[in-house]
Amino acid sequence: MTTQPPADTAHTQGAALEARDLRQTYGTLTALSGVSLRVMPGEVVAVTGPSGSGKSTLLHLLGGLDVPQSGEVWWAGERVDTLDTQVRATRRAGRIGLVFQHHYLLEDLNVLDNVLIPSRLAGTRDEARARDLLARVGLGGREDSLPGVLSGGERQRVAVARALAARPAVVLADEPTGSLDRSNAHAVAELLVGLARQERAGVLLVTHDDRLAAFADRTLHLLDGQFTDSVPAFL
Ligand SMILES: Nc1ncnc2c1ncn2[C@@H]1O[C@H](COP(=O)(O)OP(=O)(O)OP(=O)(O)O)[C@@H](O)[C@H]1O
Repeated sequence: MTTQPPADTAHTQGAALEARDLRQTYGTLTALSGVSLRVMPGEVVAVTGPSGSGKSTLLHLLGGLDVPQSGEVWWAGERVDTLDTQVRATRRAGRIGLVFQHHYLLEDLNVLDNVLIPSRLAGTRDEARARDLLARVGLGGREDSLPGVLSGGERQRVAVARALAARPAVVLADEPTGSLDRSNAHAVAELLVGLARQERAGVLLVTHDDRLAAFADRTLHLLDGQFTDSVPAFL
């Protein structure tokens, strides 16, 4: 069972990401029932669970792509589930990095411009940082390439650089290595986790893959919309 925070306390000081008592239903189906978690700066947390346990629903709520029926989502000390959709989108660009199984690079923008997308949306465009991140993921010199000429592993490394470009508080990663072969998966996981730790960004990894979860500082297990862990879900 999930340990719930007291209802009347403020959010956790310094948390990169915090969710409190999230509930989400679709018709009569309860997808999440009372999920709380927090991720501190530089901390890597994995969420695992069987198909249908609520992982995607949770990630959508944590990323502010959906709002919960009840409960709270906080990014770097600001409650965001109550914000207007447009305001939340701008906040997301600056505070949340997203990495998915598919890279979602824009095919007609070069690598550098893809990496610059979040910081442009957040109003903090920083080309030197984008170039630095590309060098750190091993793609220095490929700034002008179009995504179509890159390998699958290279494209996912661009996605990692893009996720960190706007100096987010937290990176949400949904099966970020799911489309890669074993050695590329290991390399991308190492880069994502290593860079995030260097940058003091939190990471929340959703995965079926125990090899990826092994990169995390701790793992939370979702089952039928609840964490099975008795304490670590919140404390
Ligand atoms: N938009 C929706 N409308 C109706 N039911 C939904 C919707 N989204 C999710 N569900 C249901 O909510 C439950 C949790 O789904 P969710 O996609 O969060 O699980 P998951 O753990 O991510 O699964 P998977 O690993 O297969 O992607 C499932 O029973 C699913 O069918």
